[in-house]
Amino acid sequence: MERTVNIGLMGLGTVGTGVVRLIEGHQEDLVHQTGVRIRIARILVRDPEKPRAIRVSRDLLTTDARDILDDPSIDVVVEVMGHIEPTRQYLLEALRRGKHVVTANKDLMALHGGEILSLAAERGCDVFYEASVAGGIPILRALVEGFSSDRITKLMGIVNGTTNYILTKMTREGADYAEALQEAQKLGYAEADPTSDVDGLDAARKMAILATLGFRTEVQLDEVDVTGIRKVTAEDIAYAKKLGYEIKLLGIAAQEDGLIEVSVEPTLVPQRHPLASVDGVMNAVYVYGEAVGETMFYGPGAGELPTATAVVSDLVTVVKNMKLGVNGRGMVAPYRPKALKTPEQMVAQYFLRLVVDDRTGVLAKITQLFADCDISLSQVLQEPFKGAGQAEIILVTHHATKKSKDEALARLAALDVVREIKSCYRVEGED
Ligand SMILES: NC(=O)C1=CN([C@@H]2O[C@H](COP(=O)(O)OP(=O)(O)OC[C@H]3O[C@@H](n4cnc5c(N)ncnc54)[C@H](OP(=O)(O)O)[C@@H]3O)[C@@H](O)[C@H]2O)C=CC1
Ligand SMILES: N[C@@H](CC=O)C(=O)O
Ligand code: NA
Repeated sequence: MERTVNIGLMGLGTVGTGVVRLIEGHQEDLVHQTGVRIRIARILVRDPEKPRAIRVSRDLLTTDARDILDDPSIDVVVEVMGHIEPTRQYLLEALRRGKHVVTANKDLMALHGGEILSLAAERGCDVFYEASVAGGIPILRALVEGFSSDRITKLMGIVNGTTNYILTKMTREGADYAEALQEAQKLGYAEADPTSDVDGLDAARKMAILATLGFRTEVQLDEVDVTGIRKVTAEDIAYAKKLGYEIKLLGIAAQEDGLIEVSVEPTLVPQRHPLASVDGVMNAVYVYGEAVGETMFYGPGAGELPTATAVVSDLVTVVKNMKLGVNGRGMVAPYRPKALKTPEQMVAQYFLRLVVDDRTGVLAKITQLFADCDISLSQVLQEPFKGAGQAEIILVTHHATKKSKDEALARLAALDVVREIKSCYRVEGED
């Protein structure tokens, strides 16, 4: 008879439910692949009386993490409960007791990944966290294994399903922001506190993890420059469309000779670019390697079953490692030195939307201001504005440094003919 591996599941919400469904529904496939039967021995929840989307024996449910941590028959802790504390303490305790860990928790891994991974290495335990970035896309595995022979120079992607769902609904259906957010929550895409989705923090956590693994250097969360989607308006989307772009919340990480920049911000991408057609909850990550060139990974970034596939596949790897007796040996700690790029070293294209006085010489003044800041313009559009005697000017720049762009914004704000700077976004993906 095959051996049984017992797991302690922490969390039975959207992802936890998918994990139970996959382990139960795919048990025979899992046994064939691993030679081991995976058994859910205990499930930690907050409220055991809550109605659940699946039937689980009441005896399996507990509100006491000790029932998992103190049980020597439990080999692996699968954490899909979220939050930083007490989750961090639970996982550290699990590792101290020699239990392997699979987690979907990017908040925790982005902030305390170093601590968790070094304890795991010390204890000879596995820690896998594929579900934490881009849900069902096996992107962490690709970075760590698939590109181990290459040097990655840039990672660019849509890594938050909730905001991509909202922006898609606003772009394609003219939907209202709040309504689209509510739908994403109902579908189980959003975080418990959806402000971390809409303010870009969830994507920033994922970009810190991607950049750390991709560039093999430790990238801290506070090194990611973050702007969310709250200020993106229907007008921004309409003007972007008019100029041939879509607005996406893009994570961008780039490195050149140890100089890195990582950001998350609403970004215009040309409609012909593959990222422009990544809609709804789908995620996509572009990986540029010195040797491989350009590759793109695409798939569902959130939701019950897609996310659960990543969790259960990690579990399969842990079980295979247990059989081979090689747990904790495959991890490579980040080792490359790095420095952050300065604003003089960061170069991008920008889209700006201004409300100006509609009178002779205004456009000339504005284009002169950009020339004075050493920024050349790629597109200029003037449209009537609803206020009498005012016009809107929409500009797309050629590549310019962030420093020049900031200087242009400061000078525009001080210019007598400029009434308001409505928006300024980065533009990516032009040839
Ligand atoms: N939803 C998604 O699409 C994705 C989620 N993730 C990550 O997966 C994790 C789980 O997300 P999701 O399933 O959406 O979250 P849910 O809010 O749907 O579920 C959380 C579960 O954890 C339990 N729980 C939470 N806090 C505690 C606690 N202190 N003690 C005991 N039980 C607790 C809850 O219990 P109870 O049911 O009793 O309330 C619930 O079962 C998060 O880290 C999230 O970031 C990653 C990728 C995609
Ligand atoms: N809230 C997240 C869930 C997956 O990580 C998202 O919307 O992408
Ligand atoms: Na993933």
